[in-house]
Amino acid sequence: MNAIETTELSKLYAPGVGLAPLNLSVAAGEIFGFIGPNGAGKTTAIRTLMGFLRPTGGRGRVLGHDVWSERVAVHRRVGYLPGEVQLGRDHSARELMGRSCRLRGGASAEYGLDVARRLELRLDARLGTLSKGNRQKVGLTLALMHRPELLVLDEPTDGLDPLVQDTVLGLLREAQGEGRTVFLSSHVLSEIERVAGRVGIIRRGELIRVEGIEALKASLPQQVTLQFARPPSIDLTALNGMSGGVADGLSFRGQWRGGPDPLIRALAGESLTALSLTPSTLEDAFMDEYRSEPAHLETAHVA
Ligand SMILES: Nc1ncnc2c1ncn2[C@@H]1O[C@H](COP(=O)(O)OP(=O)(O)OP(=O)(O)O)[C@@H](O)[C@H]1O
Repeated sequence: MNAIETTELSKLYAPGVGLAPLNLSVAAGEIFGFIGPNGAGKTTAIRTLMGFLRPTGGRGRVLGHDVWSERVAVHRRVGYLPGEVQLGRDHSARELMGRSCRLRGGASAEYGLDVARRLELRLDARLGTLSKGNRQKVGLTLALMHRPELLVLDEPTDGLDPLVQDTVLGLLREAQGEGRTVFLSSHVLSEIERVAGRVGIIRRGELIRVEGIEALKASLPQQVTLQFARPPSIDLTALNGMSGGVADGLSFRGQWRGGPDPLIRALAGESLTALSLTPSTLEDAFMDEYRSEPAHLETAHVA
């Protein structure tokens, strides 16, 4: 059984605004990254999956439960981190953790305390006195502490410093190592790249691409930079495999698709002094998708 399965699941606030019919499967045990620019619909999708928003169409199942009619079961079984962590100002993290354990019939706080220690969370501080990043740590600890079989995390590293971000990614890898599933949204593409096996790109409410990270990267051109001692005798922009080429005096920059061999052969007779080929990152892929505006999306309505 997939951890998440949706069929034409939609949530429209108004015609063309919100989440377009979404067809998505997230397998048990995978880390799935959900990325998209501001306002793309990530939070709407996550809140619909969690049963906090009533779908306007389609169906969704999370751990086998209907996202709307069985949302209580979804809430009980999923470790959820909302985009904006809202917690009572007068309580401490320790109190919230205790309450969460009592609600689970006396569940152990041991792992939660371990998570809190690794995140360097101040357990006894009043939440109202904590910074945004520290409140985020409380939200993460609460989401992770019962080792739920599915974690649904909306921007989990938002507001955290790089060292704590690393710790969080480590915790997510650990969860996966234990066979658990992680669905996370992020703007921070480099972090998705570090933990996720697959990524879904959402834009204007539509899931426009779902791909394995490695396949996504392999489908990208490499950035090529060339330096010459004398002006090249061939038109580099016309090479089969080159795109977006820009010459600047004796330098040239462009994007190269394919292996290095044909490029090196094409340059054999030139006075090449330097060549670099840099693999594209997920950031490049994302920017590529973001820039390319296929006609069907231009006219599409998320209805
Ligand atoms: N309660 C609401 N009522 C009406 N429109 C909304 C509501 N919430 C979100 N929207 C709109 O739905 C679209 C998707 O918003 P959403 O918050 O899901 O995007 P997001 O990808 O999570 O963005 P961000 O990365 O900025 O948090 C946006 O156009 C937003 O303005």
